[in-house]
Formats: sequence, structure tokens, C-alpha cells
Amino acid sequence: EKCLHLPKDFPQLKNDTFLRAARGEQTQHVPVWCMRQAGRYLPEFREFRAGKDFFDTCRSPEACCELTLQPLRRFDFDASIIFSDILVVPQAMGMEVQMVPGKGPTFPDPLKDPEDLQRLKTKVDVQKELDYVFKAITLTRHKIEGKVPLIGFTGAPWTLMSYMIEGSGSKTFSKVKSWLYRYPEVSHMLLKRLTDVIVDYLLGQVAAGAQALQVFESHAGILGPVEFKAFCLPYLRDIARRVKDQLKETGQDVPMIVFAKDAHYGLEDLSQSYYDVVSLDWTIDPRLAREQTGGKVSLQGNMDPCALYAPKERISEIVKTMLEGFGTQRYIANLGHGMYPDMDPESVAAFVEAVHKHSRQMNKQQ
Ligand SMILES: Cc1c2[nH]c(c1CCC(=O)O)Cc1[nH]c(c(CCC(=O)O)c1C)Cc1[nH]c(c(CCC(=O)O)c1C)Cc1[nH]c(c(C)c1CCC(=O)O)C2
Repeated sequence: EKCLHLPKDFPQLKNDTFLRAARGEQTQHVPVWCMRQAGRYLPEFREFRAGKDFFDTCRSPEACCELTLQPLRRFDFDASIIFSDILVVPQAMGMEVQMVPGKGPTFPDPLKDPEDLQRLKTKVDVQKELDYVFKAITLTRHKIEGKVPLIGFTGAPWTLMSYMIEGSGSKTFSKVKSWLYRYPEVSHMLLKRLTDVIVDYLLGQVAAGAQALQVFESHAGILGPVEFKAFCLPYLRDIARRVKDQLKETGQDVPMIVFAKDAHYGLEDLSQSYYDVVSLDWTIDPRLAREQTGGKVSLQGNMDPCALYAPKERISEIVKTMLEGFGTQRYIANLGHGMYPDMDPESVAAFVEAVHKHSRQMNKQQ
């Protein structure tokens, strides 16, 4: 039963720089990719998505494969990330989510009271409910022809809980935060249930062909250090520990990346949480991040996405300073968060070129 899902006969990987950096091995150049590298800033993306519902697109393995490959045709990225969304997990648990143009993800019927947990499926058949994501990953692993590794991903429990209760993005996140203060035990129950689904989901993605995994805790920063330690960190740790343990049993080692946006107070803890890579937003100084993570993990990030609005020469300078801060080893260049729709593809090319060029030069000088 299990071996039916094991990756098999995929094309040989030609560029393992990203995986090497993630595992802390030497690299000739710093690998680079961008969060949201498949997105509306690409005219071919807008054309392909035109008139189609967002989650219908997510449920089509062929569409996900095409959208994942689009940025690789343009840019010399060292990794790709499967086109999907973090909100497919609440959907798999029985919640309705719509992508409303101009407004973003919206839950018509968010969780309001603790009793609403009863609306969630008690047993989630992840293999069945998220089969379309697994199919997308397997198809993409073939179509990518070993050019670069394919990253799978998930939202982290707290970030998913916040969408399930807020029903959309929010300025204050006061609805979901009120749960933490009024119903801490129910909150932990929900976070635990999300964790269980997420572990199965990540293992399913590896079985389907994902070569690395990123966990997005995009809403970490709305919590203070005490609540972060109580409601984020334990679940992030649990996810990595359980996924790693299960993979070890089948002799697999898949690098795991954690991105807890704006949780600079949590960097030391995150570096001791079974993840191979800690991904950083732009508010943290690279040298400080190295100090706080003490060489125990690789780092990823963290150029301010808005630096892509700068002229090419300026982007190159910003990249050089960033590389000097992080150093060229145990490092994966990326943005501190996703790209925006109005960004110029030419700037992305400049970013990627600058990372490759400067890091090769710096490696030669050492
Ligand atoms: C919070 C979050 C979501 N989704 C995701 C996160 C975590 C990362 C982060 O912090 O940004 C994760 C995500 N969403 C998407 C990817 C695909 C892979 C990639 O990075 O290229 C990934 C990794 C595609 C997408 N997901 C979405 C788009 C844009 C909408 C579209 O294509 O029509 C894409 C390319 C939609 C989405 N989905 C979500 C939001 C907030 C939005 C934006 C809504 C808007 O801008 O109107 C929820």
C-alpha cells in the first residue's frame, strides 16, 4: 500500500545547490528562489489564470504544474515551489473557503464559538481530500525534468487557525486572539487537530515527490513572545519532529524550512526545533540572525520584497550587502516575504543574477 506512493523513476536532479545549502553542505554559489515566485507579476500567470476560480486552479494538477514551471522558464532559480495554497488544509477539514478577487481568501462561515469545532471533520482522510495536491507534485516532479528541486509546503497551525476564525485577513486579529485568552484549552485542541492533519499532509507530499518542505507561520508576528511560545512553537516543533521521525523510518532525509514571519524573538528557539532551515523576514539583521541561531541551522531570506522596486544596480548592491551579512554558506537567498503583483519580472532576474554573481565572486576570494 505504502510503496504505491513512494517516488519512483523521476528524472535525475541536475542542480542540488538548494538542497546542499539546506543540509549545511558546501555550495559554489548561493542558491536563490522567491516566495510567491508563481504569481500575478508574471503576464503568463495572469493570462493562464484569467477567468478561472483560484481554488479550481489549485485542484487541477495540470494547472498547478504549469504555474509552478512558469517562473523557471524565465529565471535561473535554484528551487521551485508547488503552486497551491495554505488554505487547502481548512478545506480538507470541511470548511468552505473562497478566493474573492480584490479581497483575498474568505471563509463564508468562519469558526465563531468553541462549539463550532464540531463542524470540522473528526477524521480527515488526507490522502483522499488532498489527493489533487499530491498528483500535482508527482506530475510536476516529472515535468520539471530534474532542473531544480521541488518544494512542498503547508500553513502552520496558528496561521491556519487565524484564518479559520477571522474568516479572512485582519488588521488586529482580535477574533482569533480572543480565543487564545478566553478559550486556551479549546485553542490547543484546534491547534493539535491541525497539527495532525499537517503531519499527514507533509508526509503525503514527500511520498508524492516533494524534495523539501516549507512550513509557513505567516501570522506568527501578531503574537508576543509568551503567546508564541505557547501557541506556535510547540506545534511547529511537533510537526518537524514527527515528519522527520517518520521519514527516517523509510531512510529518507528531506530538508524542512520554517518561516515564522516577524517572530524575531523566536529565532533561537526555532533554530532548535528540528528544522534544517530558518527563513527570515526583512526586519532582522543577517548577522544578528546568525548569532541567535548559532550556526545550528541554515538561513533563508530576507531581502525586503520592496527592494525589487529599486533600479537594477541598486538591487545588486542590496544583494551584495545581504550576502556579506549572511555569508555564502548555509544560506539560501530569498525575499523576506512574497512578491507583489505590480513587481517587474526584470527585477527578479536582476535579483537572481546578483545573488549568483556576488556569491561566486565572494567564494573565489576566500
Ligand atoms: C498566507 C498565505 C496564503 N497562501 C500562502 C500563504 C503563506 C505565505 C504568505 O505568508 O504569503 C501560500 C502560498 N500561496 C501561493 C503559493 C504558491 C507558490 C509560490 O510561492 O509561488 C504559496 C506558497 C499561491 C497563491 N495564493 C494566492 C495567490 C494570488 C491569487 C491568484 O493567483 O489569483 C497566489 C499566486 C492567493 C492568496 N492566498 C493567501 C493569500 C493571503 C492570498 C493573496 C490574496 C490576494 O492577493 O488577493 C493565503
